[in-house]
Amino acid sequence: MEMKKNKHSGRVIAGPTNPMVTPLLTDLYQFTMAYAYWKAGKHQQRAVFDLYFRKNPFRGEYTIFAGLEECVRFISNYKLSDEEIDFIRSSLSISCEDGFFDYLRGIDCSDVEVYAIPEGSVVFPKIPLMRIEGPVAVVQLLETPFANLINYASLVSTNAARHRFVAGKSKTLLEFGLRRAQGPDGGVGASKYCYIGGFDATSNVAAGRLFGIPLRGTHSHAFVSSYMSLDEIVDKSLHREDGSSTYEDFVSLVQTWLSKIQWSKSLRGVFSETNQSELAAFISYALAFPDNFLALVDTYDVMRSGIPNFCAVALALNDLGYKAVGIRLDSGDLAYLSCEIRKIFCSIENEFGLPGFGKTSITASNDLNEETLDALNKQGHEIDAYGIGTYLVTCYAQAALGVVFKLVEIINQPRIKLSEDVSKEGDRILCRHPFQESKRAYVVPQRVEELLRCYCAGTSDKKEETLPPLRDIRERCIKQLEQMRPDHMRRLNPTPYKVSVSAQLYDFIHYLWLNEAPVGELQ
Ligand SMILES: Nc1ncnc2c1ncn2[C@@H]1O[C@H](COP(=O)(O)OP(=O)(O)OP(=O)(O)O)[C@@H](O)[C@H]1O
Ligand SMILES: O=P(O)(O)OC[C@H]1O[C@H](OP(=O)(O)OP(=O)(O)O)[C@H](O)[C@@H]1O
Ligand SMILES: O=C(O)c1cccnc1
Ligand SMILES: [Mg+2]
Repeated sequence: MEMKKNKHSGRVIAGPTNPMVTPLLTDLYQFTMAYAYWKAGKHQQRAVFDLYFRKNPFRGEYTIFAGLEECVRFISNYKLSDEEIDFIRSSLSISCEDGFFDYLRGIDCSDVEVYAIPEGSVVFPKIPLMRIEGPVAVVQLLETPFANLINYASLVSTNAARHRFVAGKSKTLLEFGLRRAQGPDGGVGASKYCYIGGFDATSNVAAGRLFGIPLRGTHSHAFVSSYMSLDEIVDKSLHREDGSSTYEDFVSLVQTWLSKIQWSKSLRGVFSETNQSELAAFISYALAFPDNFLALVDTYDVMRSGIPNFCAVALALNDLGYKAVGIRLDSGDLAYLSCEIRKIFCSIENEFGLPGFGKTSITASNDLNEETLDALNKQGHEIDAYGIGTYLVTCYAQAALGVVFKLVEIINQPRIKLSEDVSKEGDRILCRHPFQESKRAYVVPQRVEELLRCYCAGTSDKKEETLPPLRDIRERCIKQLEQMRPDHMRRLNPTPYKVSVSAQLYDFIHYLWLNEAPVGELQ
């Protein structure tokens, strides 16, 4: 990965995760405007752009801000290669002068300042998430890549946070979306940003490698259906967990347990004969991963086959000192089945004296989304973990967050500087609705926090924030969500979250507004 040392701060920042993120990952009109600025001698004018969105996604009242690190990595390593410049030349008008391409060659964003709200923060519409200052032609080139890097990242983090809110704090959330994601970047991005939004782990191995996200997984129906009989298991031996000896015929041990539970109080009458190919698959998996045995139980019949087969293998593993992890359900009525399964696990705990067996983990998957999680909660269920793919990573409920990047100032005019509204804890300030004159209230702030922090100092002498590790970003997101009032978080008709402006800012916005709005003439 390419890395460049920042001229001013001396920081070394890696390039973007996705090598497709280059200066060409922008819209053509950014280059045509850059040329026009250059031709007019205006390209070096200092400009300020704000990046924000207009409306919370998913009919919600909050959004998680994500994607900042990738923006910083992008501009810290910004450099157009000769080949890229040749391509731009061939894409613009033949009349474009050579001097412009020399100018492009020199652009490295070292004179661009980036101020942003920390990644993983809870944010709201119309507030600047990022403020980018620099030569107008350069910052203009950053509009499309920045919007692109923030849009999906924030959308999918928010989606993950919403799934977490419905599932509840105590549940394990696994992101299983890679196969359904919008291409490789969608898949890797989803894993990273769902982790920020509060998921616990991903099945995506590349994301585990790139970002250190915990990897988790079970096995598929294909693994179960690939087995045809117990005869396929050749090496039946399994060493005891404590390493003391090897048990020679684990298959017979499982079969003995299967007949015991067939006549047990817990399972009597539930099944007569289980599917033997499924049993072979479970045994085989247990022999491969005796200390991490988790079985997918719905390939044939959950209650008549999958569960008794799982219990027999788990009891046999227990004899050798291992603790089975649990089961996964991938079809049927997940609420009902999970409750029936829990009852069986609890009866086996009591009947066979296996402390803790009643708590064996139940994972559910199959087209889950916020609504189904909510329905499961309402019905009552015994699920400990959810594996969620399609609806989560494709952001099925809303395709995009309308991130925009707008010029707010050029050569110091006009200037909207939220961060200069300094106030102190305990100072009484007048808060106003940004547009409705009559809506206002006095507030005594309990905590004052500068929202926009400096991530790239450009040529200024500001101190740059360090880029926090992914775990810290996730932690920030979880903490901030915990501070939200539950009525702002609920799925149906959440209470609007009010963002007010100070009295000074209110006056300033309205002054600017009146200055720009043309005065009509009555005929
Ligand atoms: N108790 C429940 N309440 C509400 N929705 C549920 C409940 N249990 C499962 N679901 C959801 O209902 C849908 C069931 O879909 P579908 O009928 O396609 O699955 P299935 O027939 O059980 O399994 P398969 O994937 O094998 O077809 C899934 O989206 C699942 O998440
Ligand atoms: O349902 P999702 O939220 O997308 O979660 C991922 C799904 O992917 C796997 O099966 P896949 O859908 O590939 O096959 P299946 O539906 O036939 O089990 C897995 O068993 C889940 O059901
Ligand atoms: O590990 C799993 O169970 C898994 C992974 C991806 C998709 N579906 C399931
Ligand atoms: Mg499916």
